Amino acid sequence: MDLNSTNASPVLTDPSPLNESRLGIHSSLFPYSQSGPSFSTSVLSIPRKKPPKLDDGRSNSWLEAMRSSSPPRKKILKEVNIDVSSDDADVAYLSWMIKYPSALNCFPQIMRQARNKQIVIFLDYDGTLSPIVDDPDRAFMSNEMRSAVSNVAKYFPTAIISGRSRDKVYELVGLPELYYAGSHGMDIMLPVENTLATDDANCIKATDQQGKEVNLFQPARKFLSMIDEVFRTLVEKTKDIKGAKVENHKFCTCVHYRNVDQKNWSVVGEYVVDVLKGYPRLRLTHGRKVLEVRPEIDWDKGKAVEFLLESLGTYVAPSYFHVEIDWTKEKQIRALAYQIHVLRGKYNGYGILVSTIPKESKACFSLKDTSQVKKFLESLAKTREVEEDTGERS
Ligand SMILES: O=P(O)(O)OC[C@H]1O[C@H](O[C@H]2O[C@H](CO)[C@@H](O)[C@H](O)[C@H]2O)[C@H](O)[C@@H](O)[C@@H]1O
Repeated sequence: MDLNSTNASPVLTDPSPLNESRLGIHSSLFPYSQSGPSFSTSVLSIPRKKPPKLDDGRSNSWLEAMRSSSPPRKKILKEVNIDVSSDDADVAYLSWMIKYPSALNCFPQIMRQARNKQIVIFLDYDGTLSPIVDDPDRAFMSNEMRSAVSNVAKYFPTAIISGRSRDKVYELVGLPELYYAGSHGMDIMLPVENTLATDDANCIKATDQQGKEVNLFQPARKFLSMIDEVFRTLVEKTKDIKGAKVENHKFCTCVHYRNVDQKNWSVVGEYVVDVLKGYPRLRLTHGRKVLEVRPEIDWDKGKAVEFLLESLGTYVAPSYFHVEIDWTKEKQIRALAYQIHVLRGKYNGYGILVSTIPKESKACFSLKDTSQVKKFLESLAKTREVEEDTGERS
């Protein structure tokens, strides 16, 4: 497989000239060859229009961005000129998987590559451990998923890195044996013995849900009252918009418009943009039918991954898997930074995108949905259990 060829993209063109280094793995890991299965070229070459930035000052740019956030499956397939029959959808997905192979299909190769390394698992919550649902307060993970996560954590350090507040995501996951980073990585809880940066002004002492002493690393501490103020203003502003929901994630806040009538999306966007005019140190990003307001600091989920790897003492020979639903925008930039580390031999990381639809990404592998995430976690735990039983690894 020619990893440098941008023509290999099944749906969207990746402008990166560094595909192999972007993937951070040897091409032999890939199950398909360039001369392998052939797919319709109309599927292969039409790039999807990039959603405009929310905060670029152009009128209505935020509305366009809101519309293109999580477009329905049918719309995406139309954009790449595919008649929307389920067979075609499957072909589109399969061709996309040439570039983003299934982490399940590649599992043996992935494990070979990670041999003799300390595997660390980073998991997103929404859309990764729990399916996307209309009501964010009802995004529960199944007991089967909980036990898969708990089981994998017996063998590998496992962290949840979510856009939600740390407390909320802990409440939803409920596994004390994991590490948690909330507010898009801006709120990290660590055991005292693992914290490297104790003299950092952003690091404070606290107790966890079990009353154990821990350290909190909170690089956006000084934004706490500003975020709270913005949260309250947004609640007030949007209170008459049916379906709008504002969440306070402590170091960031967000406005959901999934349940707002589409004709009112512009009003939601206008209100948020308007409120933010008074806060030049905050920025606006968008996720799945959600506008997210966060501090303009050089910190994100990617930085949190690096921070955790180093703090947990896995710095020397880690191999990490970061399973995430949204490898987009700034997360892509950070993902690219991971690959630079990989080239330097520092980390051996695999970004895994969870998506049911073809999507441009900086991830290395894909999983289709939460049930495949569960299978992947079960396979990881099973492999290590067998290795321990057979004495291959003590
Ligand atoms: O970084 P993440 O952990 O993926 O957080 C992103 C947002 O996730 C949640 O919203 C998303 O899931 C909801 C429940 O399925 C869904 O209703 C919503 O439309 C999605 O955007 C969470 O509620 C947000 O606060 C996070 O920003």
